[in-house]
Amino acid sequence: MENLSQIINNIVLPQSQRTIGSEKALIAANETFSGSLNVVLQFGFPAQHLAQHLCEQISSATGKSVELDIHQNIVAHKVQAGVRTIQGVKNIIAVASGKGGVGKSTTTANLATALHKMGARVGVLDADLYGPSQPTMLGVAAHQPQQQNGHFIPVKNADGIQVMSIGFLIDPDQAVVWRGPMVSQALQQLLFQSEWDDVDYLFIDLPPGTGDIQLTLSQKIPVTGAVIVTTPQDIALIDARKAIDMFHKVNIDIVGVLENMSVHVCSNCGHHEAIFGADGGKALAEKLHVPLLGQLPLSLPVRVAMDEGKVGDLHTQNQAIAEIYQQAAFAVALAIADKGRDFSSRFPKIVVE
Ligand SMILES: Nc1ncnc2c1ncn2[C@@H]1O[C@H](COP(=O)(O)OP(=O)(O)OP(=O)(O)O)[C@@H](O)[C@H]1O
Repeated sequence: MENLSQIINNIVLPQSQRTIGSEKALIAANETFSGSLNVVLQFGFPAQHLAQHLCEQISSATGKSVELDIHQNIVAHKVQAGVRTIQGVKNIIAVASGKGGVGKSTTTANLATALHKMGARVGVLDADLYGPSQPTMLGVAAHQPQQQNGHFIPVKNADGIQVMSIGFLIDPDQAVVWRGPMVSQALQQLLFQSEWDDVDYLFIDLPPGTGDIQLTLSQKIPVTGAVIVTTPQDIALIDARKAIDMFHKVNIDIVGVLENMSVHVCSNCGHHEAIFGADGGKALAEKLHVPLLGQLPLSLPVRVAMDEGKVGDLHTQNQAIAEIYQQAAFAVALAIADKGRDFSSRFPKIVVE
């Protein structure tokens, strides 16, 4: 058995330097009467998408046919000092961009969908006051959250992603008259007074920019990590850098940069054209020593799926796009799994009067 464990522990997870052993993932490996192997693994991140690969690897390393069960135990990880985590939510991931229109909301909806498909319980909070688009992108625009005992019940989309949006509370046409403190309060209400149902990862789609609203939110909301979205264009990169600086200022880790609209691929001839410049997000990530999560092309199916609220279908029907988002989402989950655990919710809140 020890030998068998060693063989399984040495198997490397795709897209990482990690092994089953380094993740202490092996729970059981038993030979059945028929001579096949029954293997149980448990990871601290969602890993259902690795099932086929791991099954094949274990089978070829042991020479046996394999039945594989993958479990996950996703826990709450550290947030900024002095901010408590939220009931029903283990890890909050802020998605931010310096500049507007670079694809922050698109990235949020797709990372959420990818993590859900990998087996995680996922929520999305749309905090983009001036253009709340998550209800549309996630296909719940015609819904309203129910209220129960003064709490909101997040709307579930077709995949089961829990969605709350500032757009459910206010008319975006009125948003221009909203000031920072009002937005901050509305957002905290959405976050703290919603009945999140055992969410492993809650994505917050922040408004673009690095003004007072973003800063206040980064100080009041328990954020495990931030994803920065940018196009490769210089003007977007300058603003993305400001967003990274802002998160550093409030001690929130950047889990990575996603470069969106990296390249345009002509649907007629397949020619690649770097409309917004080449590799700008990649260079920014290298310069600031933050991981590059991926480079997503400017893609017609992405735009159509977002407009039609069919992000789940995009992932089942467009393998190439789904893979880029899956790899980015997996990198986010791994970065979060590497952070220390959060125990703040185990201690009573001490109020000095
Ligand atoms: N990779 C892509 N390929 C094609 N269209 C895209 C891509 N990324 C985003 N889009 C489209 O570009 C538009 C802007 O994207 P999105 O709303 O995600 O940006 P944003 O950064 O959240 O904007 P803002 O926060 O300023 O409202 C949307 O119509 C979206 O569908």
